[in-house]
Amino acid sequence: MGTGKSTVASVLAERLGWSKIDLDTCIEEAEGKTIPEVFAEKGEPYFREVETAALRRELEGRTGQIVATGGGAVLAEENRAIMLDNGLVVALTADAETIISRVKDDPNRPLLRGNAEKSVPELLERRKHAYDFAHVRIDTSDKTAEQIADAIVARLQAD
Ligand SMILES: Nc1ncnc2c1ncn2[C@@H]1O[C@H](COP(=O)(O)OP(=O)(O)OP(=O)(O)O)[C@@H](O)[C@H]1O
Ligand SMILES: O=C(O)C1=C[C@@H](O)[C@@H](O)[C@H](O)C1
Ligand SMILES: [Mg+2]
Repeated sequence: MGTGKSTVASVLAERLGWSKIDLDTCIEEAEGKTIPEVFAEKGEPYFREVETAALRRELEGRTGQIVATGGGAVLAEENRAIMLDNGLVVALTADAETIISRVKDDPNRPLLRGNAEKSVPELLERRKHAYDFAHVRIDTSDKTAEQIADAIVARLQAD
């Protein structure tokens, strides 16, 4: 969460002339609610169900697009399989301090419960191996979105 997936996806899509899909935005449109409203009114298990449905809908059978997932989309084995089967999976990481500085004033991340200083280190500990399955891993802590997009373009061109 807060490692720059949505930001980098926009830069990358523009650079490649590909379309960009943000899974959180897809869920908000499909549900007619914001992400915090979905969590508050329907609960996290429901959110995870619609997240898997959105991932399947937006990835399968498509090419030439960048998909930014939510930070927790990797937690389900089913989701990891959908991602690996449908493209190059890039995990953007960052250290706790960097993530806290990026998300602490953002009210749209319900899992932070309004306390990023406490919640971010806890989430990182719980998820410390959750991103190991990705094809590529990029630490974004000291990089601009443009530098990260450059690294991903280079990797795509090498494939
Ligand atoms: N490389 C970067 N350097 C500095 N700030 C950044 C960078 N990437 C993103 N940000 C900022 O950090 C915040 C979080 O970025 P973003 O929303 O792209 O993260 P995300 O990975 O999509 O988060 P989520 O998992 O919640 O969807 C935004 O305010 C964004 O402007
Ligand atoms: O890290 C997470 O589990 C989340 C990240 C966001 O992108 C949203 O998908 C939601 O707030 C959950
Ligand atoms: Mg995002």
